[in-house]
Amino acid sequence: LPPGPNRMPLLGNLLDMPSDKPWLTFADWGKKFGDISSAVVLGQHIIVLNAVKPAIDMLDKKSAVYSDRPVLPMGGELVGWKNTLVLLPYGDRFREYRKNFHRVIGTRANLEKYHQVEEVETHRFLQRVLAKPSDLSAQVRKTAGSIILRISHGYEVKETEDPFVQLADRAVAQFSASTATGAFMVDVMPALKHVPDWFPGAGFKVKAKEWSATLEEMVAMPYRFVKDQMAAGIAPPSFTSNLLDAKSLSAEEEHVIKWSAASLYSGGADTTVSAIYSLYLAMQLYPEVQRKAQAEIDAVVGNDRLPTFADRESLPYVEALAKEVLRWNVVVPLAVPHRVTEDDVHEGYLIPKGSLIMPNIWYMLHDPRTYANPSEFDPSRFLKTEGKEPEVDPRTMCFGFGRRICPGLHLADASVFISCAMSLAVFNISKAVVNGVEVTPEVDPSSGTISHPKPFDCSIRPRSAKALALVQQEARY
Ligand code: HEM
Repeated sequence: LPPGPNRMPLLGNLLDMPSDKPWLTFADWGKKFGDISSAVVLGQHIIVLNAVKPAIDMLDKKSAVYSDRPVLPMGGELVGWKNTLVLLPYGDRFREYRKNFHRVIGTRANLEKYHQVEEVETHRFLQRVLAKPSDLSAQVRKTAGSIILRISHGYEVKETEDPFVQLADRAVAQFSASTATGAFMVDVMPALKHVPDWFPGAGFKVKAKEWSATLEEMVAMPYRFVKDQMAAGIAPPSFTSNLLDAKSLSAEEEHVIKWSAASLYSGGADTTVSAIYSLYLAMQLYPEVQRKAQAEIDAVVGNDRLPTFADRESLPYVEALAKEVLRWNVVVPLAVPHRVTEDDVHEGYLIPKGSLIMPNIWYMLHDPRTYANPSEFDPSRFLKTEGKEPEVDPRTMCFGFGRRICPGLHLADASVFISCAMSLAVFNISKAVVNGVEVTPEVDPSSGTISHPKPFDCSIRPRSAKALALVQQEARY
């Protein structure tokens, strides 16, 4: 087995398993034991990868045996996330879901259809932020939800509290909590699944029932919406309506459409949120970076219109800034574990069947062997200058590896770019001032499968009267 911390009889490394920001402990293992390390917890082998090379060599090049997902007793089985793509076992259903994703958002080219959705919804985001800058986090969420719901179900969110967005927010927060590494004992001892609800310590079962009901509703509600709209003949084109349109469906086909649409919607509802929120954190901490990006936007786009995707090629610094957003704040720090379906021998190490592979994406994106001063937010690392090659594009690792690579990566990339460009075109983002004193926010990302910056306050003001007028222009399709 790959090296790792010393094991105790029976328990193995149970007591070594971290629950708070596990990627930091795993990074220490990398320093002590090398890029491939391992642990055993009550018989479950865990293989931690702290470099891109073994991640590609195993998860990509040997993807036929490295593409299953773990059976997660809490999040997957009890709550029910095993029906969504992220925890779906490798097999025929998995391939059907992925085919659906690929058809709609699988390439940069077919994503162009949705550029207008991104631009209009991000413009509306600017309007909401302008109206209530103190609600930044909620506005970021609402925007991610609006974009994804329009694509997945053809649904346009309501300006005030939207039931679909609220439901998705609740469900994805519960996803992150229920699948967090080390959070539930039942994940380590699956037999606990069978203890009765009243049993002391079985509070997790009550929680699982409540979370399962949220998930079911999150799947059923927007699906019902599309069916009703189609029956009334007023459904706009969407992922779901296009697939439902095709023919009469078997129960299996209906399951695949319903749950792959929900996978799209739940995969997109929380992830880009973390990235775009972190843009506002970075901009107040690195005002020089902000000024450089604004100078580039002013020179290329001018002050009479908002940037669009058509400007992307001409905005290399903003493009680099969007990459740095994805590197600096790691949205999915440990990816989602891949499960090995056959014994493998890799670089002389035995990787037993059933092992869980955890690529430490956080460390890969903060590895000083790859990135100079990794904790600094510095977009210029991605620009070629005389005598200096650009550092590695974080998009080659932040979306995971092999057949399980994030199927929303082009959408995520587009959302992050347009949010950077439009926000910096019109806003100055700076530290909040309380009683005349500037407050420096803490950089302290949350634990969980999807990690978010610690909530912060900031000041967001229009850069000029012209910028204000641009934000206030009507944003419509
Ligand atoms: C900044 C934004 C995002 C990041 C950093 C990100 C990252 C990731 C990572 C690391 C994985 C696990 C890959 C692996 O297991 O090797 C993943 C899986 C996934 N992502 Fe994303 N993602 C983002 C946005 C999105 C969006 C916008 C969507 C939906 C439109 C999405 C849908 C999914 C789904 C469904 C999976 C599970 C795929 C599978 O198991 O086959 N993600 N993502």
